[in-house]
Amino acid sequence: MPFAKTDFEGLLIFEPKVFEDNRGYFFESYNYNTCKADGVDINFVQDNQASSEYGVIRGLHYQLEPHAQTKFVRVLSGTILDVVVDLRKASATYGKSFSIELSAENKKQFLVPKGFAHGYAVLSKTAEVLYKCDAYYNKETEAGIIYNDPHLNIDWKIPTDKAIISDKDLNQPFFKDCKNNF
Ligand SMILES: Cc1cn([C@H]2C[C@H](O)[C@@H](COP(=O)(O)OP(=O)(O)O[C@H]3O[C@@H](C)C(=O)[C@@H](O)[C@H]3O)O2)c(=O)[nH]c1=O
Repeated sequence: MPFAKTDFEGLLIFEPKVFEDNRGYFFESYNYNTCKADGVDINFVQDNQASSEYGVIRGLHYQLEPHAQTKFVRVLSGTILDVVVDLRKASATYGKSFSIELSAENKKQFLVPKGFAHGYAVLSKTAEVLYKCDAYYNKETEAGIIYNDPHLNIDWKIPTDKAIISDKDLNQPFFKDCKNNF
């Protein structure tokens, strides 16, 4: 499977081979064996799907060890800005963020390893997002970082007055105070 590397260790971008004909298109959105052949040997156990309208920002979220999750993110309809922050203290990119536009049109998928906080902003009228996880949801180890943390200084591409954010996410801690056992 064609995984492209980023400057962040283990953070990969996947672009599927798309077959188009007069009916439409077909592609393998996930294939364990071909992922494994490309060095991505992950046992996904949970799929999550969410629909959101323009301006929604979800995140930044992660689960602490021993319930940390690898996420494999894609967009079924619309366009999002997907954002991650490296929380791995020994990493060369610790404390840095990485953003990528994922859309139903570009069909890109984003492999986010354990040790990253994850979030996204919806840039289209609506967007449906689906992501595979390799560990189950565990409420007790849920953690987060405030989306507008001044140290991270993430450009979510949404004007402040249009941002729609849950109460939970408006009360997340700053990066400097976040829970981190990575
Ligand atoms: C994440 C999750 C939530 N829930 C429940 C809890 C809550 O009542 C409801 C909505 O949860 P949230 O508000 O946390 O949903 P949301 O803000 O969409 O949370 C998600 O954000 C993105 C950015 C991620 O990376 C995910 O890991 C996840 O944290 O769904 C589950 O039952 N299972 C799950 O796996």
